[in-house]
Amino acid sequence: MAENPRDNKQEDNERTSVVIYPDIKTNLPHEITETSFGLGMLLGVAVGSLPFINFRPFNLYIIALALFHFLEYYITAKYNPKKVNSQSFLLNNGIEYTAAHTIAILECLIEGWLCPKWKTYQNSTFRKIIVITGIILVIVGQLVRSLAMHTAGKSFSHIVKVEKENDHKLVTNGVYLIFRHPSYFGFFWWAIGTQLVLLNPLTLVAFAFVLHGFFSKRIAFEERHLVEFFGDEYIQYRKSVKIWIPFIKDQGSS
Ligand SMILES: C[S@@+](CC[C@H](N)C(=O)[O-])C[C@H]1O[C@@H](n2cnc3c(N)ncnc32)[C@H](O)[C@@H]1O
Repeated sequence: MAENPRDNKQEDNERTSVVIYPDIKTNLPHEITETSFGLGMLLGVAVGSLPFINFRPFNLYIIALALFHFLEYYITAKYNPKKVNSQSFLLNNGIEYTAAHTIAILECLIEGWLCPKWKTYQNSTFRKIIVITGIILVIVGQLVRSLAMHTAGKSFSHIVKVEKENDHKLVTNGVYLIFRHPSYFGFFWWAIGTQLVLLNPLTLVAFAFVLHGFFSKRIAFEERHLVEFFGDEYIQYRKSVKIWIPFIKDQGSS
């Protein structure tokens, strides 16, 4: 124990810093810097080339993608530092995720080349409405997901917990008052929004099917464990708050 009160304060700060700051072994500074730099570059190129590009929605899609992955890490690091690691960017989000975005980009490029009319929105009110709807969905989806991660804080984890941790509390406030799975709701509509922005009919349908299947299974699995962790408290919460992702079977209303 330090004798000088200033030394005590320093000791306290050091102890707190051990708790607050992310584990450097799983957050290698050079890796985090490289990934952040890459995402920043992508964002910069997409914003900077906006005035020179014919199909601007493509750049908006890249901006949305760069921001999404940056925010995944940033919000985890800020509000859930014990769980943050280099995977928190969610860039290695499974082969299906990488394939989905690669196919979406290919569809956009191929259609732009073979049927450029499909990607011309300036003189089509219908296509303008689709792009604007997409932009709104991307913004709303991102906002709801980021708010969910902020609100859940330490109770949020990118990997579904199958064993309860000591600091895992049931979250029912903020966006969790409106949506039972706000981060999934946000991700679902964000992803649908990106395909509307790209004016991609094929991947729009594919994204809707794949995401619906993915979240149906994930929510059922996650809720089984949440009932184990929080018992009747979660059952009551599940009865009172809806999921709001279309066609997902709601255990709460059955
Ligand atoms: C990727 S987060 C998703 C959270 C939530 N499903 C959502 O969409 O916002 C997954 C973790 O959140 C936890 N979780 C989900 N809903 C929760 C709640 N209402 N309160 C506390 N933890 C929750 C689960 O136990 C799981 O480990």
